[in-house]
Amino acid sequence: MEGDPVLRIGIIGVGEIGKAVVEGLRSEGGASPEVFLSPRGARTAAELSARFEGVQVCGANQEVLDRSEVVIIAVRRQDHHEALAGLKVHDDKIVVNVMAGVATDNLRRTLATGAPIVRAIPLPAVRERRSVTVTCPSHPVVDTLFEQLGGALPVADEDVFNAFSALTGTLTTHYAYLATLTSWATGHGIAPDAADRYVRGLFENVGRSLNDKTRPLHQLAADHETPKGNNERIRTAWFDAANAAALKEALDGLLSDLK
Ligand SMILES: NC(=O)C1=CN([C@@H]2O[C@H](COP(=O)(O)OP(=O)(O)OC[C@H]3O[C@@H](n4cnc5c(N)ncnc54)[C@H](OP(=O)(O)O)[C@@H]3O)[C@@H](O)[C@H]2O)C=CC1
Repeated sequence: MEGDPVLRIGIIGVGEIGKAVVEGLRSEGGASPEVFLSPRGARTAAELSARFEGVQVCGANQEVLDRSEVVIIAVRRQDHHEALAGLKVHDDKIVVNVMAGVATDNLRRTLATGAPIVRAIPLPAVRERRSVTVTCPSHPVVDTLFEQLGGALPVADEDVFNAFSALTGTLTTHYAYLATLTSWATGHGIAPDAADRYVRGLFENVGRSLNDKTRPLHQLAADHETPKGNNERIRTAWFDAANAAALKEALDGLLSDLK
């Protein structure tokens, strides 16, 4: 029945995100479907199948499809033609496309199928069932699957979905920002260990404050800032209008490539 937990799930492309999905499915609690993995990404696939009961490596991508109700396609965008060309996808399957920048129409042409195709953005934290996954369009079976992995956020419009996808492109910039702070600190006589520990601690607290959903983001910023104080000084000196505009321009550029 629609919305029921999936019993057999296939993954074509067992890399970072494919592995995170398997680990999330196998972490404690809830229903645990049988999992069928593609042969490529052989080392990761073998490791997962040795680690978890009910996780098997198939001999070919077609076998993954044939044995599954829901198939997650998680190869890199540039590999998807080679990975998918010639596969037969019956209309009773459900295809979940997690590849950034591969539109549903494009994938439907490649797969030549009438099966439902749902785009999704699972992030590595699905392995701890702590990531909200954007899906497009909403599908009861797929949304139930991602609910199990930390939450589903279905959107109807693929352009809106792409804007969410662009947002996920900002994560490593955030880590690089923290690394820059640390390196600045070590240049000013702070021992690397102390700089690392202190910067992590500062931003772990920022992360925790984000859990307070009663305060909008601009309010959180204002609440952490003394008028004419140090935070206001750095924010206005560095994250000024030009910097904010440059960030939005980079996001616009990414978004147009994702379409
Ligand atoms: N990493 C992330 O946080 C996120 C990634 N995504 C998307 O997920 C997709 C995968 O990303 P990620 O997991 O990081 O990438 P990885 O490079 O870690 O994994 C891709 C996997 O695809 C395998 N592969 C390549 N060709 C084939 C083929 N012909 N048949 C089957 N498998 C094949 C690779 O195998 P081999 O090692 O043998 O080459 C590899 O294991 C991308 O399209 C990305 O946009 C989406 C959301 C988040």
